[in-house]
Amino acid sequence: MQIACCAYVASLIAVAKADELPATFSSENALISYIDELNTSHPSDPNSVIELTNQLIDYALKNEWQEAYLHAAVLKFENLLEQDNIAQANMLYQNIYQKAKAVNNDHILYLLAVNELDLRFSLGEDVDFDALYLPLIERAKKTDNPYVITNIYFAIGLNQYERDLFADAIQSLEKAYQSSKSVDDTFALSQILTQLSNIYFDLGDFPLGIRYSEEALAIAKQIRDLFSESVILYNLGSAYFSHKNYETAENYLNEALALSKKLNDDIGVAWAQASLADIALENKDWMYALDLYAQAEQVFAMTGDPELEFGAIIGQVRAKLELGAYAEALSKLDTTYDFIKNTKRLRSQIDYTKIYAQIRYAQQDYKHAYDKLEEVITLLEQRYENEQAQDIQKYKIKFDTQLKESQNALLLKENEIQSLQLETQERQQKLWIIFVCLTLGFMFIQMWHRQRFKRMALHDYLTNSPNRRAVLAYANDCYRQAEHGNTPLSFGIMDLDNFKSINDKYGHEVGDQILKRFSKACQAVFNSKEQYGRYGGEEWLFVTNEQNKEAIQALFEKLRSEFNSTKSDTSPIEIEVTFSMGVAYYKKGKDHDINGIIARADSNLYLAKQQGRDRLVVDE
Ligand SMILES: Nc1nc2c(ncn2[C@@H]2O[C@H](COP(=O)(O)OP(=O)(O)OP(=O)(O)O)[C@@H](O)[C@H]2O)c(=O)[nH]1
Repeated sequence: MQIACCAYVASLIAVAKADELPATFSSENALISYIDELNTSHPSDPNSVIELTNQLIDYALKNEWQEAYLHAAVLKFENLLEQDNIAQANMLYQNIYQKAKAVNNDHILYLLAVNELDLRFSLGEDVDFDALYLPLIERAKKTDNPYVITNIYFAIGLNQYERDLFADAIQSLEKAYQSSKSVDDTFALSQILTQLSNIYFDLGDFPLGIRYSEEALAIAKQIRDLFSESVILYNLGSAYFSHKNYETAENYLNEALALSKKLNDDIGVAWAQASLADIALENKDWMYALDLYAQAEQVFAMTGDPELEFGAIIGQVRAKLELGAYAEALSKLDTTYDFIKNTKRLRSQIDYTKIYAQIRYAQQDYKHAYDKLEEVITLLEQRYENEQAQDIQKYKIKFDTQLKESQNALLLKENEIQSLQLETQERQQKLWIIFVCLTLGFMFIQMWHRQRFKRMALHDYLTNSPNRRAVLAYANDCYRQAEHGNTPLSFGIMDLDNFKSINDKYGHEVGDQILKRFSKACQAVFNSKEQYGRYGGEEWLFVTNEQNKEAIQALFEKLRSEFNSTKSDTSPIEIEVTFSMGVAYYKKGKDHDINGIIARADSNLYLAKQQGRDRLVVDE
């Protein structure tokens, strides 16, 4: 049993309403419009369309309307093809082609070209498919008419399918599917889905094949395309038969048979009968099988399809063998002798040789049976090799398709990943920038804090001058240098005079301002070699390399004058304040730390206070 394929569903154009033919047509154009209308109207079965086109052809010829004749003849040709009536279709094709070529009728030649592939293939001719369909592809690319695009890709897809170019066929049919979907051409959709399902059945993808078939069946029912419905029902029956689900197969095939009978579609009836006979053989219902095969054989003989005819005969031979009618079986088998001699189909040769051997064996003619079985083995080996090659091809196609799909999916994923990576990179960059900014900011803050703490640790918070710790550290450094070298070193202590009374009189804030003023003056007077700092409340220590009394006196005077001239930043009142200073020299060998020197300076300060303040007392 085989799926009803291309021969059954040759054309998408050949659809028509089996309406009554109008009595008259006002002009040739009116007739052409009527024929074109048939192409796009609801489909009917090829038989009805052929009947109608015969009348249209007569009408056109009577009126000598050449163009209208060509349109009607093409419609008839397409339906003959669809009916699998190849011999008649071919004759009509030649006739139309010559006439269209003579008048250079491009449209008619195009309609023929779309169907030419199918015709030539059905005739078993060696066809240069590329040469035939490349111009069609060019035409499809140039036009934006979805109906033309559908027709072309459908025709190409079918022919690729016939040549077992499954992957290419799927691609072409999917193009046809897209363009028919764009204009909701339901009739075309049903046909395309039917062919796609056939391909998937052939590729061994039973579930997908069933899905497409069921979709196609639903559409055919919806648009009341009884002919397509019968074909799809037949296909479903065949698919379930191949899957050894005989019960479901029989149901579908009986439905197909009933519909084909209703449509007077003899070929459809014969196909369904032959397939039901196959099931009857499986069910060991030999008589029923015999009857069905015999009916089918008659039709196949008429339509001139020797393969189908042979199939129906072999079926009968098998049934006769099972019934024990060996002589009848053998003479029936003999009727296929010429066909077997000419056919290149290994499958038919094997069927013939095998059943021949079986009959001889049943007749106990073991010699003949043995010889024939040896032939069968050789044929089977050949077929096995061919099928293996075909299987490899099929698996390769499946693999290639899956590979392409996974490559596409991979590409998509890669793109996704790349954009995600880009996003992540951007995000990371942003995070880095934020991180770096935060780190730098943090470091800056840390540094600032450290500086601040350092400052706070070594500076007096009120006057912003070096504090006691800072000036003592400096004093110690200078002392060590002086101890190891010959650098002179002196320490001086300065103290604001009567500061308590100022605080008492003007308040602490004013006192603070005076302290700041004094610090500013020190800052202005002491140079880089000298260091001063707030040693206590209103006491200041300074370190200098000077041990010259006049120089120290000059320093004191300078500071006094600076202090007097320095104005307070904020205090509204300027108060006359003096200070006293006591200075002691470092005496090498005698002083072992800074404490003695500071103590002596403090003593000198005390002396200065004693002597009336606002003065300097230096070591002698
Ligand atoms: N406004 C202000 N006063 C301070 C600060 N530190 C210490 N003093 C004050 O300085 C005064 C020091 O007074 P005393 O030690 O009695 O000496 P004096 O009044 O300066 O008298 P002589 O040193 O003898 O001239 C005290 O009243 C302290 O309160 C300060 O940071 N701000």
